[in-house]
Amino acid sequence: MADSVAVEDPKFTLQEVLDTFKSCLSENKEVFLEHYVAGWLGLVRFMNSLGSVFSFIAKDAVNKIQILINHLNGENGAHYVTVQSMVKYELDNQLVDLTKRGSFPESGCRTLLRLHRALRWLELFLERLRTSTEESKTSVMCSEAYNESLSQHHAWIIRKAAGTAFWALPGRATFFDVMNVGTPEQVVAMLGDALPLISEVYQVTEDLYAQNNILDLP
Ligand SMILES: CCCCCCCCCCCCC/C=C/[C@@H](O)[C@H](COP(=O)(O)O)NC(=O)CCCCCCCCCCCCCCC
Repeated sequence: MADSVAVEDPKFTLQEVLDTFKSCLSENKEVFLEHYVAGWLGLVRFMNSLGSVFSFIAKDAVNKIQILINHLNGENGAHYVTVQSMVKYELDNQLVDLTKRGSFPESGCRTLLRLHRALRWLELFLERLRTSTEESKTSVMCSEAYNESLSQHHAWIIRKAAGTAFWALPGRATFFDVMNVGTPEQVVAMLGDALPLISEVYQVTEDLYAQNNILDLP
């Protein structure tokens, strides 16, 4: 994987991004970090194509993606092949701040947890989009999904900024166009195929974090 994050790509299609999440899970349900990160990079590209109001969100996501890429490409990269091996390696070697922020602000575990929580938002948002009608408002779907998930982990000021950005989201028709998947019916079908896969990646990660008691890392 390349060392740094490139966020421009004119030939974007959301299908490819969702396919990347498909390749995340191994046969025995381990999550490949390289594909997880690639999926997130695709999402960030998509978000950048929606306009600069989202750049503060994209920036934070890119920072976190970059931290994970650095782990993958670092000297201990072999331990970062799957999320399972990463969690085991970092916990066994006391490389994670468990109760308050300290020596390991860039642990793979806490960094991935932030993206993992955002994946829940994505799941809820895409499910709303899939079942929406022509009159549905993307800003409403987006903020409902956010309020049910990620917002619980954010300070007031971030919630406020996110809420403001949501109002700048393009309408449903434009949103579907930017996805570059085809007709609205094709988008809906694609979402129907992709959502169970995203849900599964989310659930496997959630269970792993719960088993290791690391769902609240600072
Ligand atoms: C397309 C609309 C995009 C809406 C995105 C909804 C999520 C809103 C998140 C607002 C985050 C604001 C930025 C700051 C976050 C950090 O404080 C916070 C905590 O980090 P820390 O513990 O290191 O301090 N960071 C986070 O929670 C991680 C946020 C990552 C957000 C990534 C969002 C990517 C969205 C991809 C959009 C793709 C849409 C595809 C739809 C077809």
